[in-house]
Amino acid sequence: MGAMAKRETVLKVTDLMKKYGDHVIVDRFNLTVYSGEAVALTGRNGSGKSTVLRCIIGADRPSEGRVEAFGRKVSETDPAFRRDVATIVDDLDFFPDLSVVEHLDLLARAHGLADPDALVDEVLDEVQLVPQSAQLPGTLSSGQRRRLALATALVRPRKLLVMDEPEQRLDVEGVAWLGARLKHEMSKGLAIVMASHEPTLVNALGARIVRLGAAAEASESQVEPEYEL
Ligand SMILES: Nc1ncnc2c1ncn2[C@@H]1O[C@H](COP(=O)(O)OP(=O)(O)OP(=O)(O)O)[C@@H](O)[C@H]1O
Repeated sequence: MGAMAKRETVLKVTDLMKKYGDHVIVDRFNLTVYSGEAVALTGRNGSGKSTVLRCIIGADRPSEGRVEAFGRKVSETDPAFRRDVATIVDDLDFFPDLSVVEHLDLLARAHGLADPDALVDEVLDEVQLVPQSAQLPGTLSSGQRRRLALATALVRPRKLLVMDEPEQRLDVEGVAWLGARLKHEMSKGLAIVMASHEPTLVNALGARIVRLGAAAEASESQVEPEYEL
């Protein structure tokens, strides 16, 4: 048996309720996520997956309830939160005038990594964007833009990774790579919360499935987390 990272509570969502106007989108949603595990939010279009993810990363505020990461209320302006939590929720927000490699460089430096150049090269190679490293985001294919979005989460520290449909537009090899890459990081303690419509990555990670939109969320808190390393 390899050394197992100590389990800690990474994320705790308590009675999250979100409404827009009078329309209740998410009703009393509870979720606890431990280090080393992956949770996949599933459910139909419009069931509230992205809404929950936005509340988790502090980009949206719950109407009621609490979201805590590492024992603190989430806040996207909290430097500690931003150091620990990497997000891939939208891959359209690139600087139009910064190349692929410049995006990664900027992020690695902003997060104060010791040897940004080596890490950026390594990640570029992993996401197979070496030939595109000097291109601007607007000239990339949609799958390549997705790979750049994934790369932005890999050139920085992270204890919790929050992703909205990460397998979107990735080719078969890309999904397989992502699954193996993340599974390896989970064995070292990374926690993952993602929205997904697609079973390949969910299965590759052995993710715990939490279904939104049905009465499922009310009983979720009673479900024992499963660990599989
Ligand atoms: N700012 C907003 N104002 C009003 N309604 C909103 C707002 N944001 C989201 N909604 C509504 O909330 C519901 C949940 O949206 P959300 O994007 O969370 O769903 P989802 O489960 O991620 O869907 P999909 O599978 O299509 O990605 C939808 O009906 C959406 O129209």
